[in-house]
Amino acid sequence: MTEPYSKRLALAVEERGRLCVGIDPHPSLVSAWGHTPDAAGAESFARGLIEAIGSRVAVFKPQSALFEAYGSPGVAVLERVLRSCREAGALVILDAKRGDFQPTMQGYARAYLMADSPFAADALTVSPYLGVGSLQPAFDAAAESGRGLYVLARTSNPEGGIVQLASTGEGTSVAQQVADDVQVRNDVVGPEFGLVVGGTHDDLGLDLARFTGSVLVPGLGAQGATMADIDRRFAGTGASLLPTTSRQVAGAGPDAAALCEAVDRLLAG
Ligand SMILES: O=C(O)c1cc(=O)[nH]c(=O)n1[C@@H]1O[C@H](COP(=O)(O)O)[C@@H](O)[C@H]1O
Repeated sequence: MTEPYSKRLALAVEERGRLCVGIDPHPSLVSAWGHTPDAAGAESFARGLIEAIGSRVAVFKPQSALFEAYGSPGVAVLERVLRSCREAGALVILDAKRGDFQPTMQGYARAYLMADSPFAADALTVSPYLGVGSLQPAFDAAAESGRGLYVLARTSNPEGGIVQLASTGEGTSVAQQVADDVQVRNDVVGPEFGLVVGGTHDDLGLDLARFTGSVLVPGLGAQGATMADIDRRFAGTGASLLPTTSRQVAGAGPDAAALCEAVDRLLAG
């Protein structure tokens, strides 16, 4: 990768607008598109999305588990889908939410974050709930290869609060501590590391004023949030937002014109 992730993302968003579309081949959705709910069907579904909207969205976000659930053929499809997203000119965030202790995290770094990784994407979602420090091999590999990370801070699901809003004992929420620990890395390497903060909460539970990285915001559409809700909930944070939705766009398919319309409606705000 020639340019750092933050620069490639800024350019893609400037050219195409701030939207990330998830590629989530749920069996029900694959079937609704008229495909068999198996690896071949998942590939047709993903290809349909990429062909229809790959030249107009800034970022795609394939969800790893939803390919893994189809077994090794599904995993091979995921590898090809990552390539196809890039060939369409979009960036790609692999949503795998990885997180483990450091020696194992080195394995995840080899799998996802190096130039010759089989599942190399532009960025990867990671879970900090074994401690942000446990992710250090991923921070190091991403910085070296010009890739980004999105660290889960305040997830969109209602169950997340019990862990993420708990107090660290120093008077801050766990989510705030995660954001601050990620920012420490951004202060060193530049704004390459992002956070995931759901768009579903009226009270975000963390202060993003000092955060310089990208903030991936799930929760649009099927989880109830609108673009207006997201703008209202993040107003005044100064954060650089990347709203993301999966089912709201894919649910409009398989018709290519309908998929484009769904994207355009979201981009119009
Ligand atoms: O990391 C994520 O992408 C993510 C974080 C989060 O807090 N909430 C969340 O919904 N996601 C993912 O974003 C996608 C949301 O899908 P839709 O609800 O269909 O838009 C799913 O693939 C989720 O796994």
